[in-house]
This record gives sequence, C-alpha cells and structure tokens, in this order.
Amino acid sequence: MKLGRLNHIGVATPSIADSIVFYRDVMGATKIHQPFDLPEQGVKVCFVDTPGADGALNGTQIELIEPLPGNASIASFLEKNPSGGQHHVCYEVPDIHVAKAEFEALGKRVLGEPRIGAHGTLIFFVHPRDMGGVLTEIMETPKPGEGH
Ligand SMILES: C[C@@H](C(=O)O)C(=O)SCCNC(=O)CCNC(=O)[C@H](O)C(C)(C)COP(=O)(O)OP(=O)(O)OC[C@H]1O[C@@H](n2cnc3c(N)ncnc32)[C@H](O)[C@@H]1OP(=O)(O)O
Ligand SMILES: [Co+2]
Repeated sequence: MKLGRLNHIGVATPSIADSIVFYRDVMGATKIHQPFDLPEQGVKVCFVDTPGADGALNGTQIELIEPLPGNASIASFLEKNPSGGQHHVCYEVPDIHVAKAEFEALGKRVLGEPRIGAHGTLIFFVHPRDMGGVLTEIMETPKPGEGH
C-alpha cells in the first residue's frame, strides 16, 4: 500500500443546508457543489472544495453527509454526536481491487465489496478499529474524463 492523495474528509451533519451556510459564511468556502442523494450508500452528499497547493480549488474536499431515511449507522453516529462531526477520511488508490487485497492480507476488515461512491468510482471502507480509530474510505482515482 502506498499512501495516496487525501481525496476528502467526511463530515456527518444533521443538516446539509445548515452546514452549507457554515462553510460559506464562517469558513469562506467559495465553491460548494450541489447536494445530491446517493441512495446506494444511504446518504445525501455535498462537496465543499478547498484550494490545492497552487491556489486552485482542486484540493482535498469536505464531504458533508446527511443520512437518508433508513440509514442506521449515520443516524447512530448523529445520536452520539448530535451537532455532527468528523466521520471518515478518504484516500485515493490507482486500483481498488489491488488495495482491497493488500488491506485484507494485513488482516484489516474491509466492510463489504467495492461499490460506486460519490465521485462515480469504486470505493470501500476499512473498519475504524483496525485503522487506529479512523474510519477509512479507499477510493479509486477517477481516470481523466471519468467520474465527477
Ligand atoms: C458517499 C460515500 C463516498 O464518499 O463516496 C461515503 O463516504 S458514505 C459514508 C457513510 N458510509 C459508511 O460509513 C459505510 C461504512 N461504515 C460502516 O460500515 C459502519 O458505520 C461501521 C464503521 C462498521 C460502524 O458500524 P456501526 O455504525 O454499527 O457502529 P458501532 O456503533 O457498532 O461502532 C463499532 C465501533 O466503531 C466505532 N466507530 C463507529 N463509527 C465510527 C467513525 N465514523 N469513526 C471512528 N470510529 C467509529 C465505534 O466507536 C465502535 O467502537 P468500539 O468497538 O471501540 O466501541
Ligand atoms: Co466519503
């Protein structure tokens, strides 16, 4: 495993609408994407862009996540953290299947099979208890012209 780009930090929130106001007015975010539902993952998602090293808005994103009805795990996270909180970090890899095999060879619990994530490429999660307490998402880097 070679540590890849930090694609996004997942932040759970009881209200994406309220969080958008926070990131715009308190944090000064200038690029906040349109929220969208990702029913396969049981979440509503909204990306907030941060600048990269060159100043362009191509750095690590904040991924706001709000549970859709029936999503027990984010709902229980919000029960423990009613105002929301940092939920996961997401690193990019060149090949999702190679990465999955590498984590499994190290005895890390990969949660389910790779599935399509918010950027349109395959993702999986690794259990926080095997990752120093950090719920870790691994995401295949979008190829040029692929994903969003
Ligand atoms: C849209 C997509 C994308 O970017 O493309 C997304 O990100 S979707 C983002 C939402 N999707 C996901 O999170 C899918 C993967 N997550 C899961 O499968 C689950 O949330 C688990 C991580 C397995 C947690 O399961 P469950 O919700 O049932 O929680 P639980 O209360 O039983 O917790 C089991 C243990 O994990 C810890 N734990 C739970 N959630 C945690 C979190 N977010 N960060 C760090 N630790 C966490 C608990 O404290 C507990 O520790 P102790 O054992 O020490 O008591
Ligand atoms: Co994510």
